Amino acid sequence: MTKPNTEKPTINRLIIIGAGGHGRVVADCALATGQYQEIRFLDDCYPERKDNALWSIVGTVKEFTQYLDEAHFIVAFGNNKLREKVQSQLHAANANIVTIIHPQATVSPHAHIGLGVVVCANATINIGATINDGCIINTASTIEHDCNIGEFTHISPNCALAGGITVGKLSWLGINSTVIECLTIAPNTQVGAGAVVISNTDKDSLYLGIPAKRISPTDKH
Ligand SMILES: CC(=O)SCCNC(=O)CCNC(=O)[C@H](O)C(C)(C)COP(=O)(O)OP(=O)(O)OC[C@H]1O[C@@H](n2cnc3c(N)ncnc32)[C@H](O)[C@@H]1OP(=O)(O)O
Repeated sequence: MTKPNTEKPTINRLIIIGAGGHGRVVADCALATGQYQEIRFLDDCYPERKDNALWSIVGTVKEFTQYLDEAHFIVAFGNNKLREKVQSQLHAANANIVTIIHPQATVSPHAHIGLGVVVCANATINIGATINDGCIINTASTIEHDCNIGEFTHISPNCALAGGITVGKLSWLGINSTVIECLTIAPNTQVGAGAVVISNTDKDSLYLGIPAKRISPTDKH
């Protein structure tokens, strides 16, 4: 007698929530992995917009429930707080949230990468680093050994984080910013483009310049 096949079919459909520019980057990364044959977007811009470059926008965010048994999910809003909110809705619904790592990223097998993370092309994540849930590790950024990147933080393109840095959740490190080793970047810190951070930051604050100085409280992201 043949045994019943209890293996679940492989899922090759990815639902990306958030049909902006970052969503397109995530779709491109997902295609590059070779894992997905079908990529669709959900966004509240539907039905006014029906596509995002090569891919269809098929419904609004709350319609994700229609796909729960047949798709993987990733949230691709650049806004950290919105990404956190939608990912926690997916989590509560037991959705199959995935992490997408571009094949041209270099990720140590001794790094830990959480759920709903995207690691873009040419990013490097070194040994002992932890990337917590919902982070964006954008193009060509470097996360050195033993860094800990808090949930729903965005590390923008070309950022360089030296070893042993802790970044609090919901932070946004702007394009081409640099942080020297062993610092603590407090939760919800925003670092402007090109800044060089050489001391710990206060939470909920914006830092600009070289060396980076605290400019103001921020709730912009
Ligand atoms: C794939 C992707 O695209 S990922 C996204 C990557 N994008 C980024 O990293 C963008 C990061 N954003 C920035 O650096 C922005 O300039 C911000 C958020 C820091 C400031 O934006 P805004 O609040 O609109 O500031 P605004 O442009 O009005 O400038 C206010 C002042 O700060 C200064 N300023 C703004 N950004 C910077 C910066 N990065 N470094 C130094 N000074 C700056 C301005 O010159 C201006 O100074 P002034 O008051 O003396 O004239």
